[in-house]
Amino acid sequence: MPSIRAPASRQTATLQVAVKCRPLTDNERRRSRHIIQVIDDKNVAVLDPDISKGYLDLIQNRTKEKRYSFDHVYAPGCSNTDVYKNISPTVLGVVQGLNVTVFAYGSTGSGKTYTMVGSRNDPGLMVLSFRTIFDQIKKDDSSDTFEVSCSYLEVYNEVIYDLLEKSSGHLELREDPEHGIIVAGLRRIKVHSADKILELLNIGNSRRKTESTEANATSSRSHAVLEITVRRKQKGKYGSQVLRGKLALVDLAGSERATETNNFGQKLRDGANINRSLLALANCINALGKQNKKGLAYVPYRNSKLTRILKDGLSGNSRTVMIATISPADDQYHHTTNTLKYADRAKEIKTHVHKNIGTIDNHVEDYQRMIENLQGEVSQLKKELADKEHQLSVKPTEKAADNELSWLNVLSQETGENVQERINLQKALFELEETNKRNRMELQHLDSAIARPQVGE
Ligand SMILES: Nc1ncnc2c1ncn2[C@@H]1O[C@H](COP(=O)(O)OP(=O)(O)OP(=O)(O)O)[C@@H](O)[C@H]1O
Repeated sequence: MPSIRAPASRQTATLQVAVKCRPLTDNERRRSRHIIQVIDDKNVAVLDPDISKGYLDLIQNRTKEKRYSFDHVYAPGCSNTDVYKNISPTVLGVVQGLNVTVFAYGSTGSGKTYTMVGSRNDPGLMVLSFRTIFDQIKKDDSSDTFEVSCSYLEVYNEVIYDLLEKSSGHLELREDPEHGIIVAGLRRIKVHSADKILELLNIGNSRRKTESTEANATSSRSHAVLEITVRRKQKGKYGSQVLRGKLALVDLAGSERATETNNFGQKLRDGANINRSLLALANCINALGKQNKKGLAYVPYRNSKLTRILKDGLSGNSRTVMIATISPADDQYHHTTNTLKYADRAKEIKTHVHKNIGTIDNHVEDYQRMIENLQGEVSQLKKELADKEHQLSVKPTEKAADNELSWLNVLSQETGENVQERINLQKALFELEETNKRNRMELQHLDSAIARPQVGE
């Protein structure tokens, strides 16, 4: 059975982080001040939104001005093509059997969809990527054959839907030793031209959940993932091998503050769900940043569907680009510095890249690697669970001396959070142990299949 295996040549790659500042919108031009100063193509400053500060504040360093450095910084005049020029070599790795992830991260209305999807005059990174992939395939003068396929999904209120199916049901995530996290039942359509993907992208976008909010007239209420897979069949002296590259292009829904949006009912609930999964993503970015600075730290991928889908892109086998989008308006200061804080941490994240080479072999190595990873996760979760239980049992006695009502409130809230977290951990543990059990059975199966004498031997 063909299997995609990791060859010995693994490379460590650092997450590429770029910041893109959009222009002020017509509305903002009337009421807001521009507080983003792009110093050069790698450095950006966010000016203090409070212009009343005087000379004394400045020399006493009481200004809220902040400076950051990134791999690339794009000023409001830059087009999506300018951004794409710097990521195109990474994206084209997909034709050589590499996995690539590009995701836009930023608050609502900061320009994520504009960057990923774009407009007719300024096509976004999704459109530019698949155009260059097909150009590259056309230019290839080897005898290799290529097969390109595409899928498009959205995560809305923690439920996964297929954007290429007219009335898609709820889809589930599964862990697969060969392909990592997969979405069971997701439609994957074979495509022969960039125009066909554009057509599918437009169909998918018309099905995507968007709403008009106070912050953005067409605000995306779901996270969307467009995945393009390139299978490259190479015929060599010793038979054929298959390279399988995967490009994931992600347009996240925007984080927002309920107080700023005036949302209520379903919109408010959507917002809370969006924030929850983005918080889960931010927590993973934090943990991964810490992991690379200080050694091992548990990365809570299982806290949301979004983070499970992005797991490979954040730490596994993928070259990854994060485009942090920001608005230049002074009333967005809080959002902007928050986005830049996470983008700054993401610079620490490392991934481990290798070509996906399919050989006529068995799955044993894939399963063994997966079991090792899951076992690591199980013992980390057990430790966290024990810590939480310990915290729960000591808190009441520690705080018994304090009789104030406010303490009771704090305690009941903390206990509630703690219990919820324990439930989540227990669920994750149970799920992991089930997956582990299934993998062991599969491994035994494979072992006995290998042990059986082959026909003709
Ligand atoms: N580079 C740009 N040039 C011109 N207009 C832009 C640019 N980037 C964003 N805009 C405009 O800003 C507005 C908000 O952009 P967009 O919808 O892409 O934000 P978003 O981050 O995807 O928001 P949400 O998270 O709410 O979906 C839109 O009107 C869009 O056309």
